Amino acid sequence: VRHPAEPWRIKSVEPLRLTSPEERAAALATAGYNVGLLPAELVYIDLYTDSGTSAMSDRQWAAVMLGDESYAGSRSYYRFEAAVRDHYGYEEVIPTHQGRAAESILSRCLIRPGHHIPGNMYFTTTREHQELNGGTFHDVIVDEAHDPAADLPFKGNVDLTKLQQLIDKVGAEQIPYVSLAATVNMAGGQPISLANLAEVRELTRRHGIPVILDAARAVENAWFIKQREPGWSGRTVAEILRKICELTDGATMSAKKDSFVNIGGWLAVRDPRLAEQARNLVVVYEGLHTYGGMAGRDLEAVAQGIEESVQEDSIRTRVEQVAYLADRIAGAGVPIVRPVGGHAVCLNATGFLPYVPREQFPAQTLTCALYLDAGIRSTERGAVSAGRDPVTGENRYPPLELVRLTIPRRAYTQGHMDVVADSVIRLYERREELCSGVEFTHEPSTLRFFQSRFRPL
Ligand SMILES: Cc1ncc(COP(=O)(O)O)c(/C=N/[C@@H](Cc2ccccc2)C(=O)O)c1O
Repeated sequence: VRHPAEPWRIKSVEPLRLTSPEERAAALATAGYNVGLLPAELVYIDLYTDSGTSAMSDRQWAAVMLGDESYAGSRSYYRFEAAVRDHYGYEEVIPTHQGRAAESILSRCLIRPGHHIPGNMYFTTTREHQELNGGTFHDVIVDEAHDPAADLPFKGNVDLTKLQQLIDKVGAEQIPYVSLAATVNMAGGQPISLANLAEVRELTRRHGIPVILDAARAVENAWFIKQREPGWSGRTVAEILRKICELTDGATMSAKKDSFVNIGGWLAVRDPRLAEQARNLVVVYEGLHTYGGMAGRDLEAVAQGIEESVQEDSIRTRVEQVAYLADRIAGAGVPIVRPVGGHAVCLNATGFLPYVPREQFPAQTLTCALYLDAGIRSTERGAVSAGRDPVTGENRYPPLELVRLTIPRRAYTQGHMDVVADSVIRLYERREELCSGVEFTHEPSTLRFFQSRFRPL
């Protein structure tokens, strides 16, 4: 796989520094063996997240200068609203400062204690807000999504039998909405097909259950539909994105992903009554409903970012850079999640470190080894992220124990991808030496992944 030639050239750069092994060892110990607690200054290649870490374009920076900071009804709000309406197709557009704020407001509007929310695999903040409002999340994704080696084109698909069984079990009136992610982050950035989305839409319509999309990486999902789903190769990404949204009743959006911005998000729905309920909560938690926790300049950057995100060369080269990294890593025999997702290469940590028992958190252990080896920050997407069962308090050990190499958009070059590939391959060749893991020294009760601290065993 060749590294794509990007449809842009670099106009501004930010210096990076490679620390020494001694510096990194000291920094990691200070950070409690949690790379998320490292100062960014001590990270060389930061693959912690694609959220808010992308490079904005010159047109986005120019738009920032045009930000209208009027408190109510700013020009920038109307430009933001028009961009969401044009490309995602929802009428009622409500700004929030980022995705989890939209998830919080949606959950507060729709979920009551005792409710059940089916979805295609969990996402940490999405499930957290569903649970905080008394709901129970039920995973109705196809079984193959939990198998890192299952190389299927749409592992983000819903298993309609699982969905129907939940409806039969709890009753449609106990299901406020079906929560669908495009793409499915925790499965490795796996897309849902339009055919499956249409079947979910049809099934839920029969029971009067709304479908709410998590659109964070829906442009990447649209790209995969164009590449993999029969009948769509001739359509533009923009047309396919509209089609995805048409099959849903609303969406939460972290614009920090597809739309390239450093901060921003929105909640969009079709139902004006739900929209007014959400706007009332936005005023309480985010700021007036025409800025929702963003400055006017942020609203402008999101609007411009949406326009850029659906350009064919932009999304193609974004996904192809990830494929390049995956190809180099897999070519050396390293076990990764198949097929490769849109935003990340996911290492199968149980396959990579077979001698580290699940109770010693192999994925967490591998993120530490990658940082020590080459100053690369990656993301634990395994038992630490999965947290504890809210009822039993026991650790959840999901089948997927992954280390996510999450690629920011328009930020790193082929040289950086090669440094990452070389480091992963070097570690894989030494994997027999990595035979003990880590244990908690500090474990927060909520979303422990971000603030946990560990010590090596
Ligand atoms: C599918 C989906 N839906 C909603 C949100 C929330 O959106 P927001 O509140 O962050 O804007 C996210 C955030 N995803 C970040 C979070 C993260 C994880 C580990 C390290 C750093 C950051 C990530 O997976 O990288 C998401 O992926």
